[in-house]
Amino acid sequence: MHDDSEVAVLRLGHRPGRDERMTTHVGLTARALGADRVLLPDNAGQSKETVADITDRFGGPFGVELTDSPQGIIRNWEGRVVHLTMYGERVQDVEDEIRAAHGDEGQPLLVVVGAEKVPFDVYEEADWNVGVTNQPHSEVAGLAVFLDRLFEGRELERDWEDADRRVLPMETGKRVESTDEE
Ligand SMILES: C[S@@+](CC[C@H](N)C(=O)[O-])C[C@H]1O[C@@H](n2cnc3c(N)ncnc32)[C@H](O)[C@@H]1O
Repeated sequence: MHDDSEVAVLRLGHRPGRDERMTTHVGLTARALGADRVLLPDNAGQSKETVADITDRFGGPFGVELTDSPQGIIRNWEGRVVHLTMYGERVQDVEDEIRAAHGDEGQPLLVVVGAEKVPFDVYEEADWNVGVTNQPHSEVAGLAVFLDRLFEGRELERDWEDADRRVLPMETGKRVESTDEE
C-alpha cells in the first residue's frame, strides 16, 4: 500500500466469457483494498482494460499487467507467496507471521487466487496456503478479507492520487465530484 513493501495479486486461470466479471473484480478489489498491482492471465485483456480505466478515473497508483506465464511469476517471485485456498491454514492463525514477513522484514508479497482447479504445484510453491474460513466461496471474498487482515484496516484510509473524480460519502444519495473543483 506504498507505506510498506510491494503487495501484488496474481489471478491464476481465466475462462473467457464465464470468468470475465470475476477476473475484473479480482483486479478492482486488489486496487480498492490496498494492493499495488494485479497480474492477470493474458487472455483477460478486457478485464485489464476495465481495471486500468477505473484507475484512470478514480486514482491510483495501481498497476495492471497481463502475463503469459502465471506459474512462472510464482516460481520467480523474489519475496513470499500466499496462495488463498479453502484448504489452507486458517488466516487467523498465520496472519501475524505473514504480516511480519511483509511489514517487518520488508518481503514483497504475491497473493495468488485461483479460478478453476488450481494445480498442485501452486500449493507446494506457496510459502503459505491460507483459508479465509475453510468453506468454499469466492476469490473476490477471500482476497478482500485477506488484504484487510494484512493491512489491519489501514487500506480504508488511503488517499488516491491523480483521480479525475471522487465519491463524497453520504448518508443518502449519490454524489461524485470532479477533482478539478479544488
Ligand atoms: C471457485 S474457487 C475454486 C476452488 C477449488 N476447489 C480450488 O481451491 O482449487 C476459486 C478460488 O477462490 C478462492 N477461494 C475460494 N474459497 C476460499 C476460501 N475459503 N479461502 C480462501 N480462498 C478461497 C481460491 O483462491 C480459489 O482458487
